[in-house]
Amino acid sequence: MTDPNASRHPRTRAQSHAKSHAHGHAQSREKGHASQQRTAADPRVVAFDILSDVLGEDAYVNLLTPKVVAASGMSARDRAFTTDLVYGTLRWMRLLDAIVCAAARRDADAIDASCLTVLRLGAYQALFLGVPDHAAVSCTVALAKRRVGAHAGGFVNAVMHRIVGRDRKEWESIVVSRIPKADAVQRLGVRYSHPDWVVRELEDSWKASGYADSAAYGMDLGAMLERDNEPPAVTLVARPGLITVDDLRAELPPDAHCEPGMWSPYALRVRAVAPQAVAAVQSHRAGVEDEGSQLAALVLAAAPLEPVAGGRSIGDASADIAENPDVRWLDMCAGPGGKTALLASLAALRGAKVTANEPSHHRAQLVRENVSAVPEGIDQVSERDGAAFGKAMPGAFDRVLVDAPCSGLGALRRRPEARWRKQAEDIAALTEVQKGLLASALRAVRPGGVVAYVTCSPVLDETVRVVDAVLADATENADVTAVRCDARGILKRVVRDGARIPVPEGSGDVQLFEQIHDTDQMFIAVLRRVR
Ligand SMILES: C[S@@+](CC[C@H](N)C(=O)[O-])C[C@H]1O[C@@H](n2cnc3c(N)ncnc32)[C@H](O)[C@@H]1O
Repeated sequence: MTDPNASRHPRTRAQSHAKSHAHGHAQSREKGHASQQRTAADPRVVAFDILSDVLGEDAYVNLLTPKVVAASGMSARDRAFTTDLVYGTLRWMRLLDAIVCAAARRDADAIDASCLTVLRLGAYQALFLGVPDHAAVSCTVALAKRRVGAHAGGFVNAVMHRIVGRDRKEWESIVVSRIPKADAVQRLGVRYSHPDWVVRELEDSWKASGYADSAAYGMDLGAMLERDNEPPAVTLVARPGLITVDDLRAELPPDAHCEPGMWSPYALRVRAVAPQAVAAVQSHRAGVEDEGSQLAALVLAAAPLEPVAGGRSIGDASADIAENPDVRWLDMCAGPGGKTALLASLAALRGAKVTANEPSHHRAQLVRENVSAVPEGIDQVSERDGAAFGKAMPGAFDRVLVDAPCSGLGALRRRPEARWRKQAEDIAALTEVQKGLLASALRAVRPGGVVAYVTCSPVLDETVRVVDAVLADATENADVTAVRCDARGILKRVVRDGARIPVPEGSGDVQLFEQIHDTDQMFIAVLRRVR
């Protein structure tokens, strides 16, 4: 049997899936509009259609799912069930594929792509959601007949009967035991449903981060991978100066579950709340923002500046500002604007203004919406290539945030499909962009000013190695010199009163981990331009 788990597998499957899915749609369209209306209300059919678009047409699950589910006319319970089916199946896809292949006694490539997705959904229901065996089998067979064709019923029925004959733990042992013991990475990758290269990247990042040296944090890569498969808490941010955490809490429905954030003084973690229905979120006085993202903005805003040695010497744009100004902030990669809105509300309280930049017009529009409640904290929203700022506006800013485009592998809880979509070879192109943006930021900031380089990825090539490379370049560069600041020390000072955020001994960059901080795996480095 070929490995159904090879890391390139999902993309290959996705491509073939697209064809098969298009065929499925054509078939259902032939049945006419009335039947579409009826099928749209079945959670399994809706989940199948969403998965087909995500896997076959590169749709974003977090954008597509709420839209399709809201338009389906389903009950709240069915909407929640559908969302769980979609996210859970995507998260656990590698393990599900291994189980389906073992039960089907054939390779994934030998199973029709639509049939495979039907079986993934069936296996997820039976083994992860506890749907009773008979319901899991009969609903999966019905789905196969509707979306694949009557001919698929017999095969799906046989495979599903084999799947429900064992529980999840038994299947896990069976499929993992078929992988040689020496291949620990593949074993973890299958058990916790991650591509092998992602397992390796996460392990390397963990080892390099410094936590592994502390007795308090044993190396448990399995625990880290498992966290990627758990739905994250919804975290709100009460934007300072616009609303307090207490007032935000008062705007939530009376039966809402909520608790203060673990780290950010502006965070409120909520459950059983539809954030878009909250008045403060609608008016952008509050927003949905992971605590790791909030901390990145807070670290930039709190990083100490130093006076310009000998007065300003570069860039006309800032020549008239006092010796240690703190009034012009740049958010170089701003879309959709979560961090911008927090920075702008802090800036407004301190008499500063943020220039927000986002080259994608659609995302720049989202930034404009997000900052609409705090116009006094915003200078402008521009749509340029961030790499151009260094030359166009040298030394113009006191603080710069580079929240760089990245692989997003630090937010797998939120974007389960990213692990199947990104490939190891995509990283090199990203790091070139990241280095260009950071180098540009170091030119755009004034001497004595600070740059926060942030990624929602723990991959070393996108994090410390980008900073190392750019610092080495800047040191060689005659007119720009920068040093690394103690981002860990700044982080400890910005967390809410009484919170002791775990960071490794010593000074340096911050790498947050889901299993330690319960945030996205955010990387934060702070650099100060010396001259
Ligand atoms: C990680 S996201 C930023 C998230 C945002 N800071 C927030 O908190 O909502 C990275 C952004 O960088 C933008 N981007 C991509 N290439 C860029 C470039 N050359 N210059 C500036 N921004 C870029 C992407 O469009 C994307 O919106």
